[in-house]
Order: sequence, then structure tokens, then C-alpha cells
Amino acid sequence: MSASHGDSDLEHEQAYVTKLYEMLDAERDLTQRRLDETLRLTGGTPQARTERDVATATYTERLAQLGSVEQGLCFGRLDFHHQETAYIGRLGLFDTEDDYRPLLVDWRAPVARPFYLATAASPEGVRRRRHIRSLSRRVTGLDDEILDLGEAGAGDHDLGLAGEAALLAALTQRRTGEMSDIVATIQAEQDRIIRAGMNGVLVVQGGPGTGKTAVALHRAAYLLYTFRQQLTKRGVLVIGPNSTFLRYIGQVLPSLGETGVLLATVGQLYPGIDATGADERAAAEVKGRAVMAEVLANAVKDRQAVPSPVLEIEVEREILRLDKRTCTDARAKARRSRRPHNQARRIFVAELLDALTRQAARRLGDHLLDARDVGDIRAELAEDKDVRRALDELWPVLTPEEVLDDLFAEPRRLASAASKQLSEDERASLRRDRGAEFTPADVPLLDELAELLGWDDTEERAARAREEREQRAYAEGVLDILEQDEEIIDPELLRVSDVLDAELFAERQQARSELTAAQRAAQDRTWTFGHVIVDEAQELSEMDWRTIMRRIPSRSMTVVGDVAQTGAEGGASAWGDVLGPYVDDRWRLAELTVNYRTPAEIMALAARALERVDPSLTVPTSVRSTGVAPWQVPLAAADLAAVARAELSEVDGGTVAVLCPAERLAGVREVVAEDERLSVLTVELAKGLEFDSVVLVAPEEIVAESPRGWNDLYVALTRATRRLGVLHAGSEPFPAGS
Ligand SMILES: Nc1ncnc2c1ncn2[C@@H]1O[C@H](COP(=O)(O)OP(=O)(O)OP(=O)(O)O)[C@@H](O)[C@H]1O
Repeated sequence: MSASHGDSDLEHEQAYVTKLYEMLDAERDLTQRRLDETLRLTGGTPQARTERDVATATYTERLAQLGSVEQGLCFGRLDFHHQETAYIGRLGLFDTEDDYRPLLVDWRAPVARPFYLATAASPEGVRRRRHIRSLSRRVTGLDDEILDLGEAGAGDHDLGLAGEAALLAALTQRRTGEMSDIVATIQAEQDRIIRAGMNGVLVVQGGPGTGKTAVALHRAAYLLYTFRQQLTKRGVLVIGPNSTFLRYIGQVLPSLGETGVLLATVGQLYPGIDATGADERAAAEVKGRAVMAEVLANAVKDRQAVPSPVLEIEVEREILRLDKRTCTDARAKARRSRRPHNQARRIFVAELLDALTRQAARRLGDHLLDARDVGDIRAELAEDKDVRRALDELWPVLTPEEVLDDLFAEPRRLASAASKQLSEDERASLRRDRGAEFTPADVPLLDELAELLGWDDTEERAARAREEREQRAYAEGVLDILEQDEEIIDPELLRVSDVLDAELFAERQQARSELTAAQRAAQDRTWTFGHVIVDEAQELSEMDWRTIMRRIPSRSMTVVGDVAQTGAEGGASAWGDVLGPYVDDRWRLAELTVNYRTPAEIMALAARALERVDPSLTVPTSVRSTGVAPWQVPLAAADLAAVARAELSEVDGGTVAVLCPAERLAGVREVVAEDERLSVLTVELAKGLEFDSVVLVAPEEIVAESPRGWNDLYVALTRATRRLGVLHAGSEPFPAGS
């Protein structure tokens, strides 16, 4: 229960907060000055240059962090019984003149924990919790909770939500189209998940609006703070369902001062491929099945041919022969190596070159040839263009893109690779023209193929070796010059090369151009992360999971979702099914039960859709009600553009979404002009998002449109924070009292 407080309290807190902002300004100025000084310096030893680069990066990052915490710098205060009062905020600030006494405690530090967990029943040493509300740098309100039963007298306490007044103030704010952080009002059940240990797989299951996404992002910030060293090196990956969603959540981590996180869809995990194509529902479902891994393995094997019965190659007017037996043996040897296709090719080629060399030598009379002659013959054969063409025909160097392109463009190839795994109709659903754009569901297939094919990195390695040689030569040159200089200046000085040899210098030169872990990870398919967070995880297919798991061999993961909201046909119905193949039953489950988004009046309708998904499921409990009941009218009687306009004025600066069946999307977009505050979306695109008001068009068609239609309707009904209107194309779908 909030306690009242006078103006003097407000003034006191204002004075404190002003002091904190002055410190923030001073630290910003200092960091900026240091950065400017560093940038002004030039020349010096290689080591000094390297140090300067590191300092520049550190100062720049710190400046960004100091800039990002401007809004709501300090949002809480804890008064303890036996401890000094602690102010809680977005980052830590210390009094440098008083032995680094903390003036502001980072919300992620252990001292701040009772701010989220303490209750009157379990006060954790806290006497009073105060939420400090502010606008820019001005303190606008205080909400106090007295957790000390002895002091305030029993009976007038609300044991439910922590900081209820501040929470409700946050929840009733207008939506802007971008998710905000919840750092000032994290609830106890959410805090336990945010601060859970980093190892192993943690599944966070929760109904719509329970804060799963918010919790996932705050957990990323918490882990980066707590395990900074480990995670800065390898980075954190957050997976979301589509780029609209990633844009929606994109500001949360920067507002928490964290920039080292890569946000991506599964479709963006294959560098160099922009998956702009779209799949029919049936094709996407088939592509997502685990059996596609077998199909692709078969497709690659099919590219390892043997002649039937003989392949003849003309070399210098002589005919050399590769028979089926020789090729089959070479193929078996290459396959036995268990190397990926492009790397195993070297073994296959070596075997066949040996066979061809033996033939050619025999023709010339082997008794006349010594080992060197034989070596020359082999080298010539290896260079011969007809020999190379023949070897390429039998075992070509392949890229993932061409294998997939060929597989879907040539029914004969797919029939051969997938005769056992896919029916004729299913195979037909995958058929498309060569050169068609790749789709998001192709990306896990390309990733799988990249593993099966392996990289033919001969060229790349040669280039890298060349570059390293050049860098080393350059470094040695620099060291020579430095040594000469030093000998002139001070012969007593330790020689530079004693402390920094050329190789190390070359390495450092390379490090200078290094990007953050997240940036490097985005360009490297084989990058493995320190932690992976998967949001809307119920939507992912089996093949998506394979792609993700490859990037986190340590299995340090947070998996966030709601199996009742699964829309994708290949998506999850139970977490055990999804995770079993990777971690057996070694995963932990945490549940969220309170709905912070959707008011009780709207959830009553949503509950009726959920009952059709699975009668044993219940909707999460709404934290608030608005007194505004959802409205329903026949679509035929409504002017959609006028309805959308009316809703926009109802929400007074907030956001409105018109959600409609995919079939109607283009039509509705023609009638309703979208802008920053008004969107027209399918349910799939609206997943994970929220709006002040939602206008739902033709719910019965949404249900009919897919095998998981009731799940989709449930998602649609739970996107609103304040108002819901239903325009039904048939009879009223939710008659009163039914
Ligand atoms: N502790 C909190 N304090 C303030 N706002 C909160 C809190 N928890 C959740 N919210 C708000 O509730 C809304 C729903 O949160 P979020 O989108 O994370 O839920 P979700 O479980 O991911 O929902 P869905 O499954 O429907 O996508 C957001 O506006 C979020 O900011």
C-alpha cells in the first residue's frame, strides 16, 4: 500500500536526484575529455597505439552507456533496518571523495535485489521501499511501501505486487510502438527468472502479457552485468520471430546500457543470405521437419557419383579409364573419413589421381620410370583440364546455395533424396524455379548443408597465410626502425623486440580492426555464443532448433514462449518434445502467471478462445481492469476506415492495430491508411506486439485459415492494452452469456 508523504520528502529526493545527475554530467564530461585527448594523440610505439585503440573503444562505450541512462536514472530507494539506505538506478555511481561509497546502486547488483523481492511477509531487512517517479530530471512522485509490520501496524498491507502504484502507473501508459524497459517495476516472479543461474536450459513458460519478452531482455542485461568477462568475449544472441518484432524490442537493451547483444531472426543467422522470399504455409511446414536433415544428407550423397560402367578421359591422345569399381572404392574411402563433402573430396580426388597415374605409367612402361617421373605424371594429370572436369563431375565442390537450388528446382533430385521421407505431394510443395529467392525457412536448410558440405577453404587459407606473412614483414620493418631509434636515444632501454616480437605485433595489428563480439558474430556462421535467448520459441520448427543449437554448444540458454500461442504448424506443443533431442530432460521450467498487458474484460473473451485450444489451459490473471468492455459489430455494417479513426481518437496519442486474416490483408490495407500509430497486420506479424486498441476483423476466418486457428485467435485477442473491437463476418462469435 502506498503511504502518503509530504513536499519535504519530494524536495529531499529531488535534491538527491539532482546530485546524481550532476555526477552523471561530470562523469560524461570527464569521459568525453579523455576520449578527446586519446584521439588527439598520434604516433608512439606500437604498444602505445594498441593501448590507445583499447582506450578509445572503452571511452566510447562508456559514453554511450552514460547517455542511455538519462531517463529514470534513479527510480528507487531502500531503507533497511541495519544497513545504509540504498538508492537504486540504471547504473552504479560512486562518491570518489568518500572511499567510493555507493551513491547509486545498479539494479542488477545483489544489494538491489530486495527492491524487487521484499514483501511485508518477507521484508529481507527492508523497512521501506520507495519508488521514485520522474520526468526528465524532475522528480514527480513517490510511492512508498512500508514493509515493517511493527512500525506501520498490521492489516493495512497489500501482499500482492511490489510497488503496485508505480506498476499500475507504468501499465496504463500509452504505447508508443516501441517496447520500454520495466526496470523500475520488475515483479518478484520475474526477478527470480531474470537472476537465475546462467548454466543449462531455462524454459520460461507464460501466457500472453506475462512479461516473457521483458524478462528475457532484462535477463540478457543481468547476465552481461554479472558474467561480464565471459559474455563480452562470445556475446549474447537474442532470437525473435520476425524483424517487426526485433524493431519493437530493439530499444530495450540500449536503454539498459547494453549494446553487446545480437538481435536476429533465425532467417538472419546465415551471413550473406537475405531471406526475402516467402513460403506457402505447407512448404514452410515441410521445410521445418527434422527429416529434412536426412533429405539433405541424401541430396549431398547423390552428388558423389560413380560412372556406370566407365568414364573415359582423353589425356594427350591416350584414353584413360575410371571404372565403377575404382570410383566406388575411392568414394567409400572418402566417406569413411567422415569429413564433410568438400573436404572429403580431397581424399576421393587423391585416390582417383593415383589410379589414373598408375594407368598412364603402365602405358609408358613403369619399369622405365623412377618415383620422380611418376610424381611428374601425377602432377600433370592433376592439372589436366579434362581430368579436372571428370573429377568435378563425379565429386563436385558444392555450395549450400546451389545444392538447395538444384534440389527444389529438379523434381528428380528431390525424389531421389526424399523418397522415404516425403510424400509426392509434400515434395511437390517444395518445387520452385531455379534462382528463386531464399525464404526464412530455407535458412536452416542452408545452415545444415553448410555443415554437410564443409567449407572448401583452400583459397581462403592461402589468402590468410599471405596476409599474415605480409603483416609480419611489415611488423618486422617497424621494429627495426624502432630499435635503431632507441639505440640512438637510450641504449640502456629495453629493446622493443624484447617485449614485443613481430608475431605478437602482427596479431595486435589485427586486433585493432576487431569489432564487438556481436558484430563479429553477425558475420560468422560458425560463431558460438556465450548465452542464447530464444523468444516466441513456440514458433520454431525442428530445423530452426538445429540451427540455433549449433550456435550454443554449451547449451547455456533461456527459452521463452507459450505453447498455447503456437501458430506455426511445425511449432511446439510441449517443451519436452522440442528440447529432448538436445538436452534430454535436463532443462528447468519457470512459469509466469500474471498478465500485465491485457485488462480483465478483454481476457474474458480470450479465455473462450483458449478453451477451444485446450480446455485444460487457463488464461493468466490480469493485473487490472479498465471498465471498458470489448465491443462487437458485423463487419458488413462497419466502415473500417472510420472505425480505425475513431479508435485512434479514443486512445489519445496511443497506438491502434487492425488485425485481419492473411487473405484480407491487402484489401484492408487499401482501405485503412497506416501510419506510425496505426498498423494493419496479420496475427503472425502481430505476434509479441501490443497496442492500446485492437480492431479484430473476421475472427471466424482467422480460425478457419490454419490448423492452429484458435491459437491464432487467442494471440489476436490478447494484443490490446486498453480496448478491443470485433468486426465479425459471420454471426457474433462471442455472444453475451454463452
Ligand atoms: N513488471 C512489469 N512492470 C511494468 N510493465 C510490465 C511488467 N511486466 C510486464 N510488463 C509490460 O507488460 C506488457 C507485456 O509484456 P511482454 O510483451 O514482455 O509479455 P509476453 O509475455 O512476452 O507477451 P506475449 O506472449 O503475448 O508476447 C509489456 O508492455 C511490458 O512492458
